[in-house]
Amino acid sequence: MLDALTEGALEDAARRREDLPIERLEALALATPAPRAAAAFLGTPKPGSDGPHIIAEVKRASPSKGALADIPEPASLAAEYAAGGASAISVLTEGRRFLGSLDDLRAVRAAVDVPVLRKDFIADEYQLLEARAAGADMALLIVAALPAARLVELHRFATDLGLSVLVEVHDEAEIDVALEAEAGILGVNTRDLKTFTMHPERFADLRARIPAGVVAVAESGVRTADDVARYRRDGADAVLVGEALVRDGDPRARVAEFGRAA
Ligand SMILES: O=P(O)(O)OC[C@@H](O)[C@@H](O)c1c[nH]c2ccccc12
Repeated sequence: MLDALTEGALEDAARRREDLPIERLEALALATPAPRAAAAFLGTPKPGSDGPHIIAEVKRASPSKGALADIPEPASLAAEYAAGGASAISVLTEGRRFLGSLDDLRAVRAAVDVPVLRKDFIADEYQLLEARAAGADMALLIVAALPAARLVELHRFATDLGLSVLVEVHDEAEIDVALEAEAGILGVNTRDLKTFTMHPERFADLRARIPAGVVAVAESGVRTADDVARYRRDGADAVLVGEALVRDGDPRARVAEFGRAA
């Protein structure tokens, strides 16, 4: 599934590249304002709160759950998240299974002032330039989706562009690869990519392996404030939440509640 998603994302990027050659995209990327320093921000405790930073996700659908929410206006959802105190907004831009787009990212960027993450299956420099040109401050790189040497290259390329990188891992071996790439933000995805089953206890197991000074993000499977509090007690600096927020009638209140959970 991960390979298919990555292949599809690369195909879609190659198609966009026919209309916008990399030289022109690069010029656009370098003309956008400098990205926000997301790692330093997420690594600093929130003033006046023991809760974790919340990274709130704009997610219409997923391969494991199918349709989650229509989200006709990603900008207004993101504005609700920000009003609830979200520290960053994650925007799924993958089009085939998550039904997102770069337009969603641009709309969200225009609507909020907090750091914005491009969540996609990134395996090419072109996609990182797209992220930057669309105003993203952060980009996702998934260790399991890339050869280790490629991860190092893409991490460096993104960093040189001024992007912060959320490096996603699932086990100890992947943490070692991420640290080799000098990851400053590590996301532990507690959803098993092969079976889609949830293993929230994996966050605590892997947290011990993440050195001080590297931001630790717990990803996936949050339904309630108790779930957030558990990740927080297990040492999460930030918690990334998608489904529970897009399905909630009051996402602003839910983000605020999650941001206090400790
Ligand atoms: O909807 P959830 O269970 O709160 O999960 C959010 C997020 O962790 C999940 O969307 C995610 C984690 N890693 C990814 C990589 C690609 C696409 C999506 C993801």
